[in-house]
Amino acid sequence: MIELKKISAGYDGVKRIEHIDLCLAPGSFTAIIGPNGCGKTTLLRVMARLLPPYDGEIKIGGKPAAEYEPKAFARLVSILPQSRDIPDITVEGLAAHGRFPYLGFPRRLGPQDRDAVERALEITGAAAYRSRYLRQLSGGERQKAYIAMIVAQDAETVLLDEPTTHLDIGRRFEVLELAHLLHRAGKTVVLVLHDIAEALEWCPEIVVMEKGHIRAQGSPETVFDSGTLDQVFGVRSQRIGGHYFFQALSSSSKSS
Ligand SMILES: Nc1ncnc2c1ncn2[C@@H]1O[C@H](COP(=O)(O)OP(=O)(O)OP(=O)(O)O)[C@@H](O)[C@H]1O
Repeated sequence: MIELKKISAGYDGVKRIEHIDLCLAPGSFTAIIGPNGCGKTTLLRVMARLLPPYDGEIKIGGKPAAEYEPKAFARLVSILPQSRDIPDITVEGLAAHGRFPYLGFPRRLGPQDRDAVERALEITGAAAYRSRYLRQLSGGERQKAYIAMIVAQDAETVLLDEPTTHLDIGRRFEVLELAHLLHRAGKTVVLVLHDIAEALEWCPEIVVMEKGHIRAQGSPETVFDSGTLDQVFGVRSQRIGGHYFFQALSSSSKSS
């Protein structure tokens, strides 16, 4: 269980998220959506302990997140950041990095770690190009290599920041399937997504952010029926069958 109470955080003393109360139940699967710049990444970074909050508290398993030593924390929470370096490393080497929280010094993989890396490479499909360097891969292939690292890390909670952005529709579905696979394996999964329809159709829990605050949260149906999405994104929405459609408001309908 991850609990955030009255969290505010930001950069250079400027609050970019405020009054955030959020509870992620073990095994839940949540999409965080909201317009550009509303604070989704900031919230994820706070949860991953990459950004210390100005106020409020975060508890994991009932204990303040700050009290976990780094390796123990990395076994509890993993994050796939939105922007990443491209280290001079092979796919297999990257996946092995996922095991570092389990290793002592010197970092030498044991049989259990090697099994975890193999499984991660197979599950993600990255095994097909395991010996290639990250710089030699397409964006989609590289994304799967990073997800292989996250799978190998085997943390209880997995935070994925815009894992589908820049991918074609087939690759997007593959990444979402992988997120579901982690969920079925009992992980708590949180994704930041830009495609609202994708979020509503794939994720049973939705958190809508606007201007640093949580505006709505609940099931896709509850959030959709509340009309919040139209207001927050400035769109007109429709649900047909189990599918959601969004249309830009024309300037005339905006002013009416
Ligand atoms: N490193 C930083 N230093 C200063 N300000 C930042 C930094 N990172 C983000 N911000 C600001 O914080 C606010 C929230 O940014 P954040 O990246 O959390 O939004 P987001 O909802 O994830 O946006 P997007 O959908 O565009 O990725 C924005 O106004 C942004 O300009």
